[in-house]
Amino acid sequence: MIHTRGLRKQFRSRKETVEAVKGVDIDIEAGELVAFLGPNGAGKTTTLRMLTTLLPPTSGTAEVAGADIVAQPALVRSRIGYIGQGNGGGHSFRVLDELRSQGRFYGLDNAAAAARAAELVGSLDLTGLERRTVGSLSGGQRRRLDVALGLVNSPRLLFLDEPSTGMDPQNRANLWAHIRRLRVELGTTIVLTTHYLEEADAEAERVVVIDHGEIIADDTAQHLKSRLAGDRLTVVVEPADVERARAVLGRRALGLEESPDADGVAVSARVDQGRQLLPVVLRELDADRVPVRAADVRVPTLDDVFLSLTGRSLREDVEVAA
Ligand SMILES: Nc1ncnc2c1ncn2[C@@H]1O[C@H](COP(=O)(O)OP(=O)(O)OP(=O)(O)O)[C@@H](O)[C@H]1O
Repeated sequence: MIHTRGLRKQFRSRKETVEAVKGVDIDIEAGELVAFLGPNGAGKTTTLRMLTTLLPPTSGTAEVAGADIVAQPALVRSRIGYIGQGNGGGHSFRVLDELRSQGRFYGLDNAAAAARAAELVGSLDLTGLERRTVGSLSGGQRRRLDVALGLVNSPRLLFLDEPSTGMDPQNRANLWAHIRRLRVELGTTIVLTTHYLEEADAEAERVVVIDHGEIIADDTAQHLKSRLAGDRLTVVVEPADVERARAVLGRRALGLEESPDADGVAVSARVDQGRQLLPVVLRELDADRVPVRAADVRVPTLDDVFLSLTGRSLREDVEVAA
């Protein structure tokens, strides 16, 4: 559905040259749900804008929905939906008119445009809002209208640029329910960008981590977490038992660390399958007569993945909304 090779974008001004995207190679198959994750300025939006033909690449190639983004931009556009950051219709237009005129824009006749608009009003929970002006909608309603507008041409491939930024948790959950339904019912391929680590983790089956214009990881969230971060298993013991705890943990773990803890000394290590390993470690410590005061397993997040890849936290760069 998407195949890019060496896709690159450079912005030149008199003062400076910004290498926004430095050669992206990616293949996305039909039906995938892929999240581009990265800090501010990583190049996510620029990549999406090239794939949707809104920006010409400086070099490289991309085939999107079976058409070339440079040679056949109109064909690409007719086959995709794009929901940008905070776009949507004009403020003074009514919701239903906005949807109908989008349908006309894509070449539907009046009757077909009206039917499609009515269908989208139903499927995106916009019922009752048809006659309201766009400017009077709440943030969540507005974003659902944005999604509806992006779906008017029944695209096989949908791009969403930060679809849930600024939404409250309830509206976010609601939007995701719609996105999931699109996939299940229509098999739509979905490519989105997000700042929200938890969202990429829970919803995307494939996470593409972008930093400084380059893809630095591309896998399922689960694989990324186990391969690049690993679980952290911690046992808290008395100071006199630290060496024995280290010996037990050290048999199957990497990166042993110690830190003071209210109940003694916390000895922790990076492990595979921490939940399964914890009872084994506890039994071994018990057999060694080491009293364990507390124990836990912390499952890694995508932020730990980013940290292990770059030495920086994604959260430092990101304003995390509620
Ligand atoms: N029109 C432009 N002119 C000059 N520089 C630009 C332009 N658009 C983007 N950039 C720069 O390119 C880099 C990548 O920006 P981009 O918007 O693609 O990042 P992003 O990952 O989408 O960030 P965000 O999460 O903040 O939206 C940034 O350094 C940005 O300042």
